[in-house]
Amino acid sequence: MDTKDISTLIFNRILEEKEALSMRYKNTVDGIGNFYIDEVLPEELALEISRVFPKKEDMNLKKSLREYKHVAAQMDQYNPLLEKVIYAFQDERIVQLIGEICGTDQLEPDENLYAGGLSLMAKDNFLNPHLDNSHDKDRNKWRVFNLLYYVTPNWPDDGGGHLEVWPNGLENDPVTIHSRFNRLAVMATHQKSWHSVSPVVINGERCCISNYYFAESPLRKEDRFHVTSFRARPGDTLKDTVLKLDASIRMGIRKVFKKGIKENPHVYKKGEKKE
Ligand SMILES: O=C(O)CCC(=O)C(=O)O
Ligand SMILES: [Fe+2]
Repeated sequence: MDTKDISTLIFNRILEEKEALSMRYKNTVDGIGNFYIDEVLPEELALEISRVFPKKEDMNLKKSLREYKHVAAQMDQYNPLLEKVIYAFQDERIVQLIGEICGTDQLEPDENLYAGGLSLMAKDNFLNPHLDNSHDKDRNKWRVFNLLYYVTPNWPDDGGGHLEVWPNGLENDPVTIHSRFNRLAVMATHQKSWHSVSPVVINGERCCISNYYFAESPLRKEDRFHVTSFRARPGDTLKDTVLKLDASIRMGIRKVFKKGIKENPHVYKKGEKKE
C-alpha cells in the first residue's frame, strides 16, 4: 500500500463524517476549535502501524520541566509504513477537506515535519500545558492546525496520556480528548490554544503520529508571533514561575535573532540519513 492509497482511505473516512465534524468544529471554534474521528484507517492497517512503531530507545528523548516524551522526525530511519502514513495526511485532498470542515481555504502541510512526526509517551511521561510555536521553521507561515493520530491499541481512558485543550484558560477545567486507538484529533492553534497531554499513569506506550498545517495568515487577527510557551499544570506555582520565565527568555532571544540561536534539530532532513 502506498501513500496515495492510505490517503484515499483517510480521505473517504473523514468525508463520511464531514457534516458532524464541521458541526463539532463550529461549536468549539470560539474557544479552541477541534474535532476528532475514530476508525480512521481499517483496523488491520492501524494495528500494523502500531506494530512497526519504533521502540522508545530508538527515538529522541525530550525531558525537562516542560515535557517528558520520546520523539522522532528523521523518518527514513524507521519502518517505511510510518513515513507513508505521515505524508498521507498531507495529501492535498485531505488538506482541502480539513480546510472545508474548519472554514479556511489556505492550508498547507509541513513537508519538513517541523515538530511533527512520531511521539511516544510511556509511564510518567507528560506534556505540560503549552502554546505551540506560532510559525514554521523559517518563520514565514503561521501554524494553524495540529493533526494527531493515535495508534496504541486498547489505550484505556483511565491510562492518562490524553490530549487536553483549555478553551477557558488554565484557571478552568480542560476538555479531554482521549487518545484512543485509531483516532484522529484535529485542533486549531492560535494565541489562546493552550493544550497539554496528561501524565501517563500505566505501563503502556501512547503512540502518536502528528502533522501540522500552516497558512499565510493566522487563524485570528489578534495572533502574534510567539515561541513554544509552557506553563505548569494548575496548582504547581513554583514550576509555573520557572516555565513563564523560560518562555519569556526564549521570546526575548527571538526578538533579536529572528530564527533563534540554534537550528531546531527536530526537522526531517530528507536524504540525510543518520548512521
Ligand atoms: O501528543 C499530543 O496529543 C499533543 C502533542 C503536542 O501538543 C505537541 O507536540 O505540541
Ligand atoms: Fe502542542
